[in-house]
Amino acid sequence: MDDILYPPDSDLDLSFTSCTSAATATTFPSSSSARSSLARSSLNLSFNESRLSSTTTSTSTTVPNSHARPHRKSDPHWSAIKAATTLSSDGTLHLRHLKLLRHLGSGNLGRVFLCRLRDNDHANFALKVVDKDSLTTKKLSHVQTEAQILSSLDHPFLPTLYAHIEVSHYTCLLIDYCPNGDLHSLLRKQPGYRLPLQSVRFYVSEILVALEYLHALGFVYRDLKPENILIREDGHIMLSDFDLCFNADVFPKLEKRTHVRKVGSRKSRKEVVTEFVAEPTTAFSRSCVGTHEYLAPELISGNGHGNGVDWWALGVLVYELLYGTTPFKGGSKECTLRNIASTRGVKFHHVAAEEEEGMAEARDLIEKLLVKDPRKRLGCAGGATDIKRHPFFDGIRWPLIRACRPPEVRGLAVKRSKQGHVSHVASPKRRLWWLKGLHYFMMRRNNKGSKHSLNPNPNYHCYCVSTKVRKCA
Ligand SMILES: Nc1ncnc2c1ncn2[C@@H]1O[C@H](COP(=O)(O)OP(=O)(O)OP(=O)(O)O)[C@@H](O)[C@H]1O
Repeated sequence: MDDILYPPDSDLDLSFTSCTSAATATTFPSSSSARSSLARSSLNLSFNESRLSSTTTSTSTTVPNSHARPHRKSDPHWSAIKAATTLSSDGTLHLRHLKLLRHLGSGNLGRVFLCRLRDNDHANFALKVVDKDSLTTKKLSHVQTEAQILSSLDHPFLPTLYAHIEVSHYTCLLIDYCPNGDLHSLLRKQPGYRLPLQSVRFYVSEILVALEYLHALGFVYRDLKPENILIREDGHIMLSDFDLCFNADVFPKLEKRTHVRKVGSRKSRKEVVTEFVAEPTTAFSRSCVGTHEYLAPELISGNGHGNGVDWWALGVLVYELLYGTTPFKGGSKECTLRNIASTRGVKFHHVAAEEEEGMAEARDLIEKLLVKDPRKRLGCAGGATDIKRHPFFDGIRWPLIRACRPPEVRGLAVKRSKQGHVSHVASPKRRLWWLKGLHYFMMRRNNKGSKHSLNPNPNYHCYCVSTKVRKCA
């Protein structure tokens, strides 16, 4: 077992940081070590080792209210935090309540540690420690952006912020720990650096749902890449790293659209459906941020960009997961950027799995996402709803995706819980019971003539959309 590093009794003594080098030396199998050598770093941030000293001047602690987070309210992590804070003199969480187990990795802004509560060995957390004194004003604003965005999230595929602790010149963010590392490291363990199509479909579906939620809140993510997609203990994904996000206005609306639906093998029928669209289509930023292989052409040109950069990056991601490389990669960074900015369309390398069922649909999806003109790119107008309808995702039951069994992938140790939602919903009897209940509920709502009834709409979240303008870019 690793050495346990106890933060001091008082937050004013940051001696836990002096153990950092020991913790750094501890090997951590999946994400961190592989990532530090292989990962592509974000463009506008240069690596700067966090300097952790022991001078402290002030302390402030915040624990977000668990009741405001319906998805996580019954999570054992919250119960553990609640138990710790109940015993705390001021009812909030402090660094002294935590014990650090090991160093998970370092990013451009800070270091991330695996930690637990002192009196509870059952719940793991990740603690991101940022030394504000070592950062430039620009990077400081990224830390604030990240903390602000984390505090407004409540989604199964995004991190929960359990506590935001400000101690002297340190900002500490306590979030979910993902023991399975990131998709980048997982990809490196696969033959040809490629994942099977079924696994790609699963991961991309979850990422799409996470992006849909972020966009509904007005956040354009701007840093989608395998390194930022962490895998939870149960095999589901968690998007991380929100420091490059920018926030824009979003005006959710219900739109009527006509769809042609296949009925049987030959016939098709036109139907009008009402769909929920919450996409920050008026989002606009000029800052060139992101990771070069994932940059959209409009980001490179510097003429301004919006939500479309995330849908472009989604196309690059699907390509990389299936083909083991990114679509515009050149011999150097400059060459890659030139390829992206050129009028050259996407070319597909030949891979052994080319004839695998679903590859034609995958290629079509990639082509539609990698359209250089953002006005013509899939997703830019109708958001995730348009992308979800692409044949690549046929068979995905969007409302139940969180309950789907994650794929078994080489190098991934997924913990399957007997009581957990995965096996529960996987049982046909229980699923039938659940679907009947859902059907009954929808019928009742429709009978009441509610104007909010969304017939075959694949969206299922009741989004809480911020109307505040908070421009972070
Ligand atoms: N919740 C987590 N669970 C497990 N590992 C994590 C978690 N968060 C971060 N890590 C690991 O810690 C390392 C650094 O984290 P992170 O990328 O968030 O820092 P950062 O300063 O924001 O980096 P960036 O340069 O991407 O902005 C990464 O290797 C990542 O895999």
